[in-house]
Amino acid sequence: MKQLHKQASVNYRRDEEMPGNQYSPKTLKHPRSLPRSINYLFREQRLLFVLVGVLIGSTFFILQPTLSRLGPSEARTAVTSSLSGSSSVVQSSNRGSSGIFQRRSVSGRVPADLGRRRLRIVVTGGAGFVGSHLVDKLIARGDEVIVIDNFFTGRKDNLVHLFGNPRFELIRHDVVEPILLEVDQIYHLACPASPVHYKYNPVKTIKTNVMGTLNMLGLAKRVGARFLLTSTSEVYGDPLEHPQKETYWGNVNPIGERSCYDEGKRTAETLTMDYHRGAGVEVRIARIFNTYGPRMCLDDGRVVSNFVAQAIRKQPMTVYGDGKQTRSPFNLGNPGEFTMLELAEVVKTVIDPSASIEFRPNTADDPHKRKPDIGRAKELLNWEPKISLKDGLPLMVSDFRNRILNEDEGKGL
Ligand SMILES: O=c1ccn([C@@H]2O[C@H](COP(=O)(O)OP(=O)(O)O[C@H]3OC[C@@H](O)[C@H](O)[C@H]3O)[C@@H](O)[C@H]2O)c(=O)[nH]1
Repeated sequence: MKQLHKQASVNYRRDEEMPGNQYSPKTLKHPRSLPRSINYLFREQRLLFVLVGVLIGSTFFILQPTLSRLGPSEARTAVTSSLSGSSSVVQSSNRGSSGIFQRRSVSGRVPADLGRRRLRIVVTGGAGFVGSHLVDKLIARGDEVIVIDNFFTGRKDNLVHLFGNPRFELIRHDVVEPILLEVDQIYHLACPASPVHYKYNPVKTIKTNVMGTLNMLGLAKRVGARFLLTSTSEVYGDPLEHPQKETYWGNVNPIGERSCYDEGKRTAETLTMDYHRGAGVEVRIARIFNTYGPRMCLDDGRVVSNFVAQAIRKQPMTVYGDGKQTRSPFNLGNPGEFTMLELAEVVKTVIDPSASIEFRPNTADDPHKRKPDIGRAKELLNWEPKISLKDGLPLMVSDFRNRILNEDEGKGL
């Protein structure tokens, strides 16, 4: 650097020495000409102008740190409001036992006409059942959303109502490959979530969970984005603690048929926390329990969608094993626990009282019980489920009825 500087100043002097340059101050070479410069400075109040210039310059440098402090505090307000906005899908944050809650100031564009800064958010798996509902929420609150999806289980139909919206973009991309995007937040949902789908190609499932999560965390680190991982209640495996608190470490078979998903998500959680501790990335982890609702794939294979589709199609509801295993299949994690047989009864009441049940052998490593302890979500996020199974099922049933009808008419969605 010094060398460069020297070179530059040498060149400058050479230019000045060029013949014919009337400003060529050969005088610079001769120290005895210094008094002439001082005389020049004192003539026509030039010294006064120099002092005024110095004063303006110092004022700027004194004020500058104060101005730059304003930025992050505005960003903090934006982050807090966006946090409360997304609390319905966030179960646990990293404000955990360690007490660590590192917040990086969010950089980016601040449109002058908005109270809350518009965020640019990428949602991986945004064409899926949960992802597309999240995208709707983010668009509705005014953010810019980029969805990336490989359409393994996601469907364009879930997002078609957003096509043409200038704040929405859709990219066909598999998270197993890196991608570079300038974003403020990353919601990482990409991964098949139904046991039927994730067991279909277990190697691909674990790659998605490990390499996909690494790629997205790498992006978060690179662009300074906040990162949310949607994990699963399956990290608890076949739990020995009931109900399950976030502090429970689980009981998971590492070499079973479900391991690609269970252990894949556990590894994804580990990577998330390592990027937080090691690289200062601001992270959230949500452990989502068995979920149902409109836009689920008709062939999703999870219990609620199976029972609903079967009852609508007048087929027997397939209960695996003895049907005594429990889940709490609402929203993020509803502590209202019931057996599969009890669920079948509710489906009967809502859809068709004459619907029958067919018992089938249960799948390997199927967890016997599952019920979230949501004390932490209640306390930290003021979140709790609002929709009971009896109220929630009809919302899904009308969506399924329409699509099954279209499918029967050869217009399968
Ligand atoms: O047709 C069916 C389908 C499933 N079942 C039973 O219903 C229970 C629930 O099974 P599901 O296939 O719906 O899914 P699971 O609850 O095992 O896991 C799911 O929930 C947690 C999510 O995070 C995961 O993405 C998802 O894997 C199991 O005991 C299963 O054996 C039936 O009895 N009949």
